[in-house]
This record gives sequence, structure tokens and C-alpha cells, in this order.
Amino acid sequence: MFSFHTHSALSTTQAKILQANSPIKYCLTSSETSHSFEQYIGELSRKLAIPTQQRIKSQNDDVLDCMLLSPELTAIAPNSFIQQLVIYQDEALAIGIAPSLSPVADILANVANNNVDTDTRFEESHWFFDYFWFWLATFVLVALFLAYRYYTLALHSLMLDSKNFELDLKNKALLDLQEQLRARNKKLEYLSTHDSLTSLANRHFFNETVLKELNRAVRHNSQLSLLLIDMDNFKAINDTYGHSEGDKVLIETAQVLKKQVRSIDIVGRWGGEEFIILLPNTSLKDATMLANRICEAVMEQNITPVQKISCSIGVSRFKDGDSLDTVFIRADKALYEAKALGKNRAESLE
Ligand SMILES: Nc1nc2c(ncn2[C@@H]2O[C@H](COP(=O)(O)OP(=O)(O)OP(=O)(O)O)[C@@H](O)[C@H]2O)c(=O)[nH]1
Repeated sequence: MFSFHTHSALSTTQAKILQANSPIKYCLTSSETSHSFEQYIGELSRKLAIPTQQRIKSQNDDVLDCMLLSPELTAIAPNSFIQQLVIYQDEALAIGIAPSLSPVADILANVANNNVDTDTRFEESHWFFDYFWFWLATFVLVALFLAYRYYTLALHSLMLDSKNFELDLKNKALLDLQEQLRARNKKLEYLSTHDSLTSLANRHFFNETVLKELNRAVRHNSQLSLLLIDMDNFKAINDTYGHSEGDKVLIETAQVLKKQVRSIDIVGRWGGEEFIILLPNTSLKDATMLANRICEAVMEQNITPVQKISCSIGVSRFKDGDSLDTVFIRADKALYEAKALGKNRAESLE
């Protein structure tokens, strides 16, 4: 492939050579070594009777194919020289070397036909080199812009990461707080529904549970019984051993009661030294049997230093239209009966 270079597009070595041969203006070069081109120029020079053209070589391989028109050729204006090259193109064809030179011939023909000033034409054909600084500046600007974009994006991403990290920490702290809150709520709920001394259901929770169980019993047409338990001679225990020993008796008795019932039964502390047990799906007879078993179990306790302690129990059952109050009254009557009959026993009232 052949090309024309203006001075500005030539290498330093080429420019020097040109200067030495001043005022030569243009340099016809090929990127490949081309003997046919040399021959072509030689032939043309001979036919045009142009003083011998001069081929200048340098140590630089790049310039090996640089063909300079000798200083004598400056007598011919570049345009007219080019025109003559075109004129002799046919002759070049005749000597069989033109085909490999067709790119050169095409360029020359275009220049001649368009009647374009060679300077302009050649400058146009080397737009890249002539606008080198423009392209370089554009490239640098684009590179700077991309670097800036990358930098801002990276910075943004870093800031987001840090924000995310911060949010993660806050989120974790919130989750911890939520967990603590949940645990406290659970504890509060437990405290509000259980007796602090015995850990049995308190009266409030027991009342709520009775309502649910009563509804269930009505729905399933099942029996529901109630035990009212009162410790015997508890005042004497307190008086003899002290209030804290009395508390201990209440705590241990609560454990005995829990052990005697099923998991579906609800044991509560009604108040003072009184306990209450709700027995779902239990007849009055079975409830009375359980009450007697409880009396025996309480008696079997050996609490130091009180040792023997007993309780009395009143038993009743829910009938149609009953509420906790009405059943409680009958159970209390039965309890009174048990006390009256000598304590440490169970009595029932339908
Ligand atoms: N240690 C302790 N004593 C309590 C508690 N609640 C009530 N008492 C006591 O239980 C005693 C109940 O006494 P009373 O109602 O006279 O009944 P009692 O002595 O058991 O006699 P009977 O019921 O007839 O067998 C009182 O002395 C109350 O102070 C408590 O939580 N802890």
C-alpha cells in the first residue's frame, strides 16, 4: 500500500532527509518494499527524461521504501508531475508493472481528475496524523471523564457500603432490642398471669381460663369440676415457725398439687393459703377421688421444720347455667363441711 506524506506526518529521520533535499515537498512512500515501484519510478523518470530520481535510504527500516524525488524534480510542480505519472500509467501497464501500483495510480488519477490542489488532497488523506493532537486531546478528555466517572461511582459505592454497614449495625441493634422486648413482654405476661410465690396461675388468669373451659365443656357436652383447697391450721404454722416458713409450705404444697393433676388441669392460687383446681372433662366422682388423693399427698409431705401439714378440699361440678361464682359457692360450702367434719378430708356438693 502506498501513501503520501506531508512533512508534518514524516518521522524525524525522514524529515531530516527531506530538509537535506529541500525544497522537495512531498514524499511518496510504500509500507512494503516494492521493487516494482522503484522500477516504475525509474521507467517514468527515463521516459520523462527527468534527471535521475534519487532513492534515499537510512538505517531506519521504516524509511527504506521512502522514495524522494530528487531536487531536480522540483522544477516540476507537484501537480504537473502527478499528471505526468497518470499519463504514463498506460505505459506502466505496458511494461507490466502497473497492477501492483494501481493504488498509487488511483490516487494520482483522483488528484488529477478532481483538479484538487495536491497540498489539500494530501492533507485530507492524512487526517489522522494531522489531527493527532485533536485525537489525543479527545482521548485524554474521554479517559479523564471515564476516570472521573469511575472515581465518583467507586466513591458512591464506598459510601453506600458504609451506609449499609451502619444500617446493618442499627438493624442488628433493633433486632436485639426487639428480642429483649419480646422476652420482657413474655416475662411481664407470665408475671401478670402467675402467682409470684408459688408460680401457679393467679386468680385473674384462672378466671379467664374457667370461662374458656366452660365454653368448651358446653360445646362438647363434657363435664367440668372444681376443687377448692384450704390449708389446715395455717395460722398456727405461721405463728409457730414464722411467715417465711409458712411461705415455704405454700410453695411445696403447690408442687404437690401440680404433680397430682393432668397437664390439662389448671391449678391456681386463689389467695392466702387457698388453692383452686379446674378439672376439664372430669365428673364429680372422679374429682372427689382426686381430692382425696391430694389430701393424702399433702399429708405425706415432710417439710422441715413444720413436718406434717394437711388440707381440706371442697368439690363441686359445673351444671347447666352455672358460672364460676355459682360453682365456687357450692365448692366453698363443701369445703366448710370438710373443715367442720375434722379437716384433712374432701367433701363434695353436686
Ligand atoms: N406464710 C403465709 N401465710 C399466709 C399467706 N396468706 C395467708 N396466710 C396466713 O394464713 C392464715 C390463715 O388462717 P385462718 O384463715 O385463720 O385459717 P387456718 O388457720 O388455716 O384455720 P383453718 O382454715 O380453720 O384450718 C393467716 O394467718 C394468714 O396470715 C401467705 O401468703 N403466706
